[in-house]
Amino acid sequence: MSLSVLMDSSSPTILLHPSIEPRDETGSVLFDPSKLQKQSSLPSEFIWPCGDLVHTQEELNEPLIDLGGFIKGDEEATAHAVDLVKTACSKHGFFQVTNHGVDSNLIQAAYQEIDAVFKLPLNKKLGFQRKPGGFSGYSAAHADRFSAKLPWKETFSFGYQGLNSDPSVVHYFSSALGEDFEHTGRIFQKYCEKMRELSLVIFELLAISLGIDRLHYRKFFEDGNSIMRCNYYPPCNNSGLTLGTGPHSDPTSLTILHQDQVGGLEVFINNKWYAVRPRQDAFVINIGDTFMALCNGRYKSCLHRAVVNKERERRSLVYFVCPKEDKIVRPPQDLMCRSGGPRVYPDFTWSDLLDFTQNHYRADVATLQSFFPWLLSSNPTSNF
Ligand SMILES: C=C1C[C@]23C[C@H]1CC[C@H]2[C@]1(C)CCC[C@@](C)(C(=O)O)[C@H]1[C@@H]3C(=O)O
Ligand SMILES: O=C(O)CCC(=O)C(=O)O
Ligand SMILES: [Fe+2]
Repeated sequence: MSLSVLMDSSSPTILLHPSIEPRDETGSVLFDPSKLQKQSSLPSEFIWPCGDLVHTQEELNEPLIDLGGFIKGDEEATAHAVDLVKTACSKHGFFQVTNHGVDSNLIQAAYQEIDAVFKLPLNKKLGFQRKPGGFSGYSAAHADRFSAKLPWKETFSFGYQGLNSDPSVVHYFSSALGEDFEHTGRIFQKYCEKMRELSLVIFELLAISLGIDRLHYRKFFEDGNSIMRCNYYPPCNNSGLTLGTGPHSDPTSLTILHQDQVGGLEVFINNKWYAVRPRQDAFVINIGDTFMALCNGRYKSCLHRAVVNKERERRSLVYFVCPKEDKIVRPPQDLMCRSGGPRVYPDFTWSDLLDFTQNHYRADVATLQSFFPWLLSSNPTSNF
């Protein structure tokens, strides 16, 4: 038996691993996704509790919002979109958008480029593995961070700042993956630019729907540092026993997700799981915990997960919008005046919540609820 200290759930724990080889330099088990897929049995690290595995066949009836009219400034279309956003976000925080202005060729190119990254041999991918405490880079099942309830996925993530046509994504790909990936970097640079533009459009829609200054959230997020995450879910012989992404709400502010045609994204509403139908021409939008705090809980950040498929691999492209790290997350004054209600959450910064989810707590159903006591104990002067 070898002893290693790994972070798991809400607090660091000391865990004993049986000596399965190979391991990485931290002593964590190193899973090779291409070998795992061929195995008939599932390593116990990937088995999730029965309660998280409840199966569903029901589809979510989330609104499909045509953004075309709103983007053009059409009043009637805007009023309709605002109504749909308000209802969806008050109930569960999920909706899909079409006519979003992102070229379908760019989306397809992003999938094609990221497929090439995930298809690299494991030793190459480990060359740009996520570093402890950071979020950029490759991860195989997050096995370097957690020792149980491992997600059946590989991920590749990087940050995007988006200020003054900064080519940081191209640089990240060339420096981390090598010059051969400069083209991939260009595609993802473009993809992130488009995601940023779309997010700012959606922030205007959210502000109008909350009855506050239309530009408030747009301005708040204009200098944000977002996270792009590409997910690859290999087929799994034991798909009923594991999850691709476990139940969680996004700690970030707004998520813009594209899923391929396989399907697997599910949302938990009123005690039931609902599948989100894959639509090639649409992005799934959902409210994250940080936006829930920015609107004093008026809009919900809802529990969701990704299930895996027995026969088919699945991919998703996820853009997480985050505020600039040291900006104070606090609902706007006009929202507080209108609602007259008390503050639901204390002030915090995205930098604190990011640190919490990367170094102290695995994002799940209770991230915010666990974050505030942690924050207040480390910074007792935080405002309400
Ligand atoms: C700040 C973040 C933590 C996670 C990556 C970004 C945005 C979403 C978070 C995550 C996807 C929520 C589910 C659990 C998680 C561990 C995962 O399965 O990938 C989360 C991310 C993470 O900590 O890597
Ligand atoms: O892959 C998916 O459909 C969902 C992934 C997700 O929820 C996440 O990365 O936060
Ligand atoms: Fe998520």
